[in-house]
Amino acid sequence: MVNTLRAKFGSENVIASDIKKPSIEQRNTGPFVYADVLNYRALEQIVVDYGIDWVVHFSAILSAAGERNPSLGLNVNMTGFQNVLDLAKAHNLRLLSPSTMGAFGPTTPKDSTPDLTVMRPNTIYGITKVHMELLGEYYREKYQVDFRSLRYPGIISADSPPGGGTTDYAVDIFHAALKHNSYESFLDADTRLPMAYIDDCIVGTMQLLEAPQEALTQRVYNVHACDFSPEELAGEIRRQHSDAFAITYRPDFRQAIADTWPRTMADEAARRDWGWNPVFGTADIVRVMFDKLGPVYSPGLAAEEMPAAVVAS
Ligand SMILES: NC(=O)C1=CN([C@@H]2O[C@H](COP(=O)(O)OP(=O)(O)OC[C@H]3O[C@@H](n4cnc5c(N)ncnc54)[C@H](O)[C@@H]3O)[C@@H](O)[C@H]2O)C=CC1
Ligand SMILES: CC(=O)[C@H](N)C(=O)O
Repeated sequence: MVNTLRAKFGSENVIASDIKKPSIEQRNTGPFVYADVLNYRALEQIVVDYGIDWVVHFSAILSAAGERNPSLGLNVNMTGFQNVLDLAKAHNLRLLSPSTMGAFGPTTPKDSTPDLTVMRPNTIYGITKVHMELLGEYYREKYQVDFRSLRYPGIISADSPPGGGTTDYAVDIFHAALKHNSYESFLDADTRLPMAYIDDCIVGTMQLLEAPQEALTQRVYNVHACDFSPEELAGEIRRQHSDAFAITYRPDFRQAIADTWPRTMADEAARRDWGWNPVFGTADIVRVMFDKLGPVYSPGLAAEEMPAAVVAS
């Protein structure tokens, strides 16, 4: 997302931030600052120092990580978001922060889940994301804060390791296929979930970010690209990569989370209002993941063994 924003708005005009050390690419392509979303004053200093107009707020503790450490999840996802929202109010910022299909819960209709429906999630992650959606809408109504959000499905990317979610299996599986030609899934064979490739996710996020106010008939939008189960993904991996690829199943606590999420989401409003139009289906995702990760696992120094920076003394 940072690269896309920099290509569009100029490298120096996009300030990337995290509490983690950036990749070499992030460091080399434009400004990168340490920013803890729990520290309002420090965030405000960045907004003032750099003359910020728009904030894209991604920081969050994902579903599985949130169940492992609920107080961290509550803190980062609720206090962190409220800090950013208050900053948006105080400095008249446009604020885009993604929500998730994890905002839905066990009593939500699972197929073609609409934008507006029962939302009673039973994970810390889901609860904090519903809080985010409602608070964002409240600030929009009450203070005219330009808050925008979209409920991502599971996002699949070769560029960064998965961050502690329930959909992580759909990234891990490609690394395991290349390393061992086998994978032990922590979700059951037939657990169908909505998914999207990162490029579709970035394009859609940019579209919503740039959409004119008058085009938006709501502030939070479902987005759906494709959906598959572990068994179907393994089948596509066998077709494209290796007949011998083997998958086994050992569901853990993440199964109970996945069981509460939609199988498919209805996203007509996103398509109509700001042009959501994903192009990657399951087979495309498998192809591009192997295209990107294949070279990483080719003979030679494994990617995870390569130093990012070296001190020679
Ligand atoms: N990856 C996915 O499949 C999906 C992601 N999303 C949403 O997209 C956003 C980004 O998700 P990912 O990149 O996958 O998550 P991630 O876990 O990879 O990245 C989250 C980032 O937040 C940062 N962070 C944690 N605590 C922080 C703090 N106190 N201050 C500043 N930064 C902090 C972490 O260092 C990390 O870089 C999140 O809001 C997530 O809810 C929504 C649905 C699906
Ligand atoms: C769908 C998400 O929000 C995320 N990938 C997770 O699994 O927690």
